Amino acid sequence: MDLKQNNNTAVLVDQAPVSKSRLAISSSLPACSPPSATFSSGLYLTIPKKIPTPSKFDEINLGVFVDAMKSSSPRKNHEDINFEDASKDTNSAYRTWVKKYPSALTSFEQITNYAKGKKVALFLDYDGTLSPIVDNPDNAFMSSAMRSAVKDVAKFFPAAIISGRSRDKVYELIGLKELFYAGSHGMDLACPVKNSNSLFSHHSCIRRNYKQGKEPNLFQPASKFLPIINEVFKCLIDKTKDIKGSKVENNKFCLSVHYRLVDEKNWTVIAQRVHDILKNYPHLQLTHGRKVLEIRPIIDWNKGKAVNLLLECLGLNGRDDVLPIYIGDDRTDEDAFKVLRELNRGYGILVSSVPKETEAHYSLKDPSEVMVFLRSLVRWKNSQIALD
Ligand SMILES: O=P(O)(O)OC[C@H]1O[C@H](O[C@H]2O[C@H](CO)[C@@H](O)[C@H](O)[C@H]2O)[C@H](O)[C@@H](O)[C@@H]1O
Repeated sequence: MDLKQNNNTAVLVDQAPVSKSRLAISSSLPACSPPSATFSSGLYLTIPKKIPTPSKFDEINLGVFVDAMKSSSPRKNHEDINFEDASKDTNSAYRTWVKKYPSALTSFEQITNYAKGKKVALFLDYDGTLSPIVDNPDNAFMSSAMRSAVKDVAKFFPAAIISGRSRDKVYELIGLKELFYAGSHGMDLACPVKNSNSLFSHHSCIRRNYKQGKEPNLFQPASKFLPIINEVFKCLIDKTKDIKGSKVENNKFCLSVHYRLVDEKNWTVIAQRVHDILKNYPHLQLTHGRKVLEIRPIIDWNKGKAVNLLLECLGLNGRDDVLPIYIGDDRTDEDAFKVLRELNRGYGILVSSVPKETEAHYSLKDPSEVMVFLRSLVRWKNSQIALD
């Protein structure tokens, strides 16, 4: 992520997924074991033509990469810098930015005017959207007030969670049977059985018992990568165990390498170790999240595609009387915002208290504003029902 000037507004710009060519750092560490999985050319697999070799240019990019790590989860008042002037600049930049991405609360009437007579479908990210960002990912609990707001909203609107976490983990954290769940950035998606469609005849779709007691279709386009993901997980654990504060999380079809609690002077080390492992796995790619490096298969699937598939499963796709609303805070949520914008359908709402370049239409500052927005939707729906 870079800080750049855009229309006189300083915005944070997420960089493209960090391909191997952009982060090829000279290797000092062998991979735990050579890549073991091979893949037939499947529908969703894109295999890079060749594995790039490290070059001087790539070495320079280590600095760029570490800079991106530094700015990947900025704090509202730039506490890291702690200059009063920086804070003033940030506030004025935010005021300019929010004119372009108005608050979904102050624009609530505009949103609901457009929603009148339409079926609203809600898509929610978890970390940073329903739960505040905390140092330890294991402690990212949503408040009971938020849980009840989500439960209430799901009584009126079809609602789905689309998270980078594993589907089981995010279900455990939220614990609401009223929702649909997609984990691993949409690569593990449970859909209702009733609206099976052609996509579900694909081999990526399996049926099995799900915790909710129903038997939804499971769409898992990255299932072939499971062995390789588990192999890399073990390898990452081993190669980062001496880096104090680092944490590797297995999200089933993707992995997270957290560095929020790692001393900044060791960020180069963690970047290098991760790269040294990944350069042996050309089917995996690396992206930046909020103080986290995310590793996932190179397949043509993301949260945006998951939104489309869920809409299809729910029989809501391609309908003018449907208004999808997606709320998220992260780079991976941009894929969903983009889908809504490209289809000219629905609203993306970015949760951010700092200016960021985004494809969203509206903004909310933090999870507490998300909760107010959800509660307002319930009140609005009740008022509509009373009018009918
Ligand atoms: O798509 P999401 O539901 O937003 O998941 C994205 C990642 O979220 C989690 O990490 C982030 O939140 C943690 C808890 O607040 C924080 O400690 C971490 O720094 C953030 O990056 C989760 O742990 C990751 O696995 C998800 O990929």
